[in-house]
Amino acid sequence: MAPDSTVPMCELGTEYGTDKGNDGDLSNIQSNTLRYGKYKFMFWEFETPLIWRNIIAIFTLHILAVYALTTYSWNLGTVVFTTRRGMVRVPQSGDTLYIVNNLVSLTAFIIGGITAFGITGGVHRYFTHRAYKAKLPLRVILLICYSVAGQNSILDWVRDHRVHHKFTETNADPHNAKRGFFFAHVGWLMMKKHPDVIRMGKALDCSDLFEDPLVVFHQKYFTWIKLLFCFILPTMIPPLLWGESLLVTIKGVILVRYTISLNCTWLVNSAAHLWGTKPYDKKINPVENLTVSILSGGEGYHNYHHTFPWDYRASEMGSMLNITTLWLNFFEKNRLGLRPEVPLTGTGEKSGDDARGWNALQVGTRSPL
Ligand SMILES: CCCCCCCCCCCCCCCCCC(=O)SCCNC(=O)CCNC(=O)[C@H](O)C(C)(C)COP(=O)(O)OP(=O)(O)OC[C@H]1O[C@@H](n2cnc3c(N)ncnc32)[C@H](O)[C@@H]1OP(=O)(O)O
Repeated sequence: MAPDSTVPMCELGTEYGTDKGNDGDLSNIQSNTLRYGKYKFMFWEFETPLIWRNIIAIFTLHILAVYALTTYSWNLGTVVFTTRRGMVRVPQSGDTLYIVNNLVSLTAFIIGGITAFGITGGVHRYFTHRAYKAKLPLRVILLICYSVAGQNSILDWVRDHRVHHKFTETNADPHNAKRGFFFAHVGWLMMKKHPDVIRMGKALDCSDLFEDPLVVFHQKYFTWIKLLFCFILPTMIPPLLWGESLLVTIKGVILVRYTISLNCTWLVNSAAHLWGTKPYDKKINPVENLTVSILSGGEGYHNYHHTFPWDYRASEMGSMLNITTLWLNFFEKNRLGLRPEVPLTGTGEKSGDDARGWNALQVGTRSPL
């Protein structure tokens, strides 16, 4: 379908994914009486074919992850060091240190961290919102880290997320949280999208993506890149490095790590749109949710993020929980190719539900670091 010329475009070089949105032609996108396809799901007021392949895959993954979790010794002492006699204590000089088993847990944890950075610092803050500038080496790092996450192609992810910001909580929002926790969390991946998502998505200007050779490369070789970085390489590390069994590796590094990282990502769409406070703008659904911030590497300050989507920090405060911002600051300080731009311009209007939002809006343009 041709883009609707009445819809304002998200202009190149400006605020990608800005929440100044919801200013498009909303008159048509609120219709919710669509009927098509053989399989219908009516609970969320619109009918759409279910995608059984995805339903089966997602349920199977979660069942296998529960099996892996319950049959595998998740020794959280992984990062604890012991003396030769097995005593766990703060290391002292002269101690011989051993890592308590198991290195697979540690590997899964590290890969989870890489994943988190790839999603938050890469496909979210960089590719979607263009909240900072990155030179080629950093962009390659971001692409690789994101590929470890095993999610959609960068192009699909970014387009869905831009249309989500522009039309939050309408039929054009792929994971409209007004349809409840389950739909916003994972249900939207189990059925065909509302046609308004596609119509309004095609009207967004995503030319920066088509002009980015890395994004085009990722789109072209998406399946192979996903298989290699999310599944094959992580499965090879423990057996090759210390002779770990394949079964233990697959349980820890693939099933549990992948399932947890997907759910931590999905929580930003679900919990961080439903439960929390609204210091910056009480008129929008996204909220500040500390638990989600911890689990997602700093993406739970969602009322702030939807108010200031172009801020590379995705939050005003809480930088100790905002691991991604710490990493981005690290890259900046070490001149590894990052040049954040934080035009944090407030409107001066108090629209949040406590004083904190007022402070942020008063600040005006501020230094990024
Ligand atoms: C530990 C770390 C934590 C980090 C947290 C970080 C948080 C960051 C911030 C929060 C954001 C969270 C985002 C979450 C994203 C999760 C993604 C996954 O989980 S991935 C997990 C693995 N993935 C999965 O499980 C599901 C993979 N996806 C699917 O299977 C399907 O997309 C579907 C079944 C969901 C919908 O199917 P259907 O409705 O048929 O739609 P189709 O797609 O088939 O496209 C059909 C046509 O429409 C077109 N189009 C589509 N969208 C748009 C748009 N927005 N605009 C414009 N156009 C659009 C499309 O181009 C195509 O056109 P054409 O080529 O024909 O011309």
